[in-house]
Amino acid sequence: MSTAETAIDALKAQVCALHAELIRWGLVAWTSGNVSARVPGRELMVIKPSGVPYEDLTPDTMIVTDLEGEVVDGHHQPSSDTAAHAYVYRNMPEVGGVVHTHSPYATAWSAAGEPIPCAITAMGDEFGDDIPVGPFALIGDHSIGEGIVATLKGHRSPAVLMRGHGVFTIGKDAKAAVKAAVMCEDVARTVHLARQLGPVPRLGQDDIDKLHDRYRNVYGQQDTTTTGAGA
Ligand SMILES: O=C(CO)[C@@H](O)[C@@H](O)COP(=O)(O)O
Repeated sequence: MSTAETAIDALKAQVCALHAELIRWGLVAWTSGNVSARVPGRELMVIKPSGVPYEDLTPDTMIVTDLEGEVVDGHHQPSSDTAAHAYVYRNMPEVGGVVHTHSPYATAWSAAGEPIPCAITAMGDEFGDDIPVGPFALIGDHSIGEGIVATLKGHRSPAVLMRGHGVFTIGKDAKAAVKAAVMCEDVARTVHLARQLGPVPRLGQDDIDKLHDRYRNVYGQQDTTTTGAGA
């Protein structure tokens, strides 16, 4: 087996395993979420098959596509969001992983079409800003990807609430994108609960900037293989 094939096999195993994290953190119902990873140095990505129950996913069921979303290797139909993920990889070269969920609290904010205000330190840390709302787009082609890129390019947040749909997150790799999806749901829930108690003020911009900088540059072990920091 070539080095490139070995690398793709490792990514298939990782992307497959990360779907279990979506279940573990309560981010998905039935088959309603997907994870992908860019194949470093290649115009390829690995993504899950469409509509296959998570318990039936194995590394061998993962699909390899090019960055136009055309299948290169795999025996199943790729995820319905393949074109959206591919669009993100084409237009955001720094992104190595993309995740989509319908996690309930964050999706409720997306249905309301309201950004989640940066009201708690955990949001300053991970998102460095409000979590923005992206445009409504139908599922199936690259339209969702266009909305993700238009909203997140130049934004600190690795998460976007696609209006009337759900959450898309990006990261330097697939694990970082899953982490952003976990944190997005956590803060969506907390800020929602806070709103039941009354108005929720946004943190001051200067404090948000300091929190975000500390989280990226000081927090944890500063070894991104072991720390949770960094997108
Ligand atoms: O958002 C949707 C449907 O609303 C899809 O992304 C979701 O059901 C997952 O679809 P796939 O199983 O990845 O094709």
